[in-house]
Amino acid sequence: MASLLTFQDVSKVYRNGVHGLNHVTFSVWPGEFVAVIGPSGAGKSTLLRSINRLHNVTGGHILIVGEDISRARGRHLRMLRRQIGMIFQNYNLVYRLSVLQNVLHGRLGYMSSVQGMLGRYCEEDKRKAIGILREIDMGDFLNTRAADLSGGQKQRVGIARAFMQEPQILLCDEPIASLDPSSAKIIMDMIFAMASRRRIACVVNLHQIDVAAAYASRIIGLRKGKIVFDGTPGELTDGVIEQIYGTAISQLNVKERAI
Ligand SMILES: Nc1ncnc2c1ncn2[C@@H]1O[C@H](COP(=O)(O)OP(=O)(O)OP(=O)(O)O)[C@@H](O)[C@H]1O
Repeated sequence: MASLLTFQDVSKVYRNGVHGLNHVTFSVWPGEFVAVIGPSGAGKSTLLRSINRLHNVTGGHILIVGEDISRARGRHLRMLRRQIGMIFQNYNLVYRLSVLQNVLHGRLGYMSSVQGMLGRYCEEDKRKAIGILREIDMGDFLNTRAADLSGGQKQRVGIARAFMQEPQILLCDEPIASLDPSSAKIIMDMIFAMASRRRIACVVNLHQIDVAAAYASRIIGLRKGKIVFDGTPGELTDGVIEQIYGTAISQLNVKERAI
């Protein structure tokens, strides 16, 4: 079985000299649900955003289904990006557009720029979008403006858009950080169920250790841009948590300990 995502000795040094990532190596396999945890500034966002080239890395290689996205350009980059869905903390929706139109944006990577600008989606895409919106209980909101939704509903639209893209790997950058605890649980349950059903691998940045342990099949702990732990939730002992966060468990704030 081939890996879906591979980091080979990846480093990212920002212009100010800060090391966002420092010689990071790991692979993600089909069906895995990987949570990335670590203290503020550990490099979680840098790691996730390097994968789809929202950031360019300064060393090493990132492979998507065996192809080097860190060096890809033009059409090749566009083709590799189709394999990578993304869910953002702040949803990244187009608020003046409807729920359905936002979800259809998941197909933009498959269309010519003219088709995309004119919003010319085929009937099959529309049927698919409606199906996914029903799957996440948003079938009654197809024509609602995204601006008029609650935070939890906005994130459901973000999820639907990501799955509409039919990626092989899904990146979630703090997907529940802006939500109240009950919406956060619904969103995590949905991401987990939809990804499992489709066997899409997920890499999810999380601040909450408990949430990471509850959903992930594997946890990567980052500290100062380096991987200091890569194992199962069962292996995440108090000692390991203290090593990742560099502080005693009792000193971690409530946000980091629980949803
Ligand atoms: N554009 C940038 N320019 C310079 N330094 C940056 C930039 N973005 C991030 N950094 C630095 O890189 C390091 C890693 O930041 P990153 O945002 O990836 O951490 P994080 O683990 O996602 O943090 P948080 O949990 O607070 O979101 C930090 O020291 C940060 O200050």
